[in-house]
Amino acid sequence: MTATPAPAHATAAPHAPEPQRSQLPPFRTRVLPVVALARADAAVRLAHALLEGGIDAIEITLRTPAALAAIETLARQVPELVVGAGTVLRPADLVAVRDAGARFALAPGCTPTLLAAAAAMRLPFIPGVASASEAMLAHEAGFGLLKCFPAVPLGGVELLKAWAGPLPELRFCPTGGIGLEQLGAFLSLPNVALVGGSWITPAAALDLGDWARITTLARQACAVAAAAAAPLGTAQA
Ligand SMILES: O=C(O)C(=O)C[C@H](O)[C@H](O)COP(=O)(O)O
Repeated sequence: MTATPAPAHATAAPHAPEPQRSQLPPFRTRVLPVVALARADAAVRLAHALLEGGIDAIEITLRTPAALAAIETLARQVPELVVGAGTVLRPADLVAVRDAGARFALAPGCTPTLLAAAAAMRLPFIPGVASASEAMLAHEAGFGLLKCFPAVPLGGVELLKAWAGPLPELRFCPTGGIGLEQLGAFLSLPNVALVGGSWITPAAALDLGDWARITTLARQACAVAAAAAAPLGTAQA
């Protein structure tokens, strides 16, 4: 059989019994920039810099007071960028980010309370997991796309390869400690749907408003992602 490259689309595999609760809105990129924005008024410039570099999704972390305003601004003013909310720790955060216009949410971990609240909401949710047991709990709660965090300190590519055997129906978004150098190796894994990280939006570039640098970093990441299409019939829809 001739292997054709899988489309560069982040949604998890159609052949797996994919729980709907993690089903992301459609976007092209398999690289998710993770951003802590100090100022909401930088959000639109940042969004255009990423789009120009080929990235059409973002994770705005709830680590700064500006985060909700930035999500709201992007949802309203740059609908072509799919805006997700990260560092969602409590059920109230889920409600706040949904009301601000986030199209999906992610967490660095998962608690039974957060899983139950997310399961009861329509907002697609990617819980964070750091062990097979946590992945099994999240799957039991209906989530099939999980954030492996912090991916590199936990074992990186080797960890995800090890999980692929016993947990074949799960897909992951490894995040934490990943840079351009490791991106291709992660994206080539059949159980990796997309990769998150802050390396595309360095704090120094954000502070300086160096949008050209961010566009360059986004382009580099997209080039690596395009070259690292997973084997046919594996990770992507
Ligand atoms: O805030 C969250 O919700 C997180 O899960 C943590 C972030 O995703 C990582 O801090 C990004 O990791 P780096 O690419 O190593 O900077």
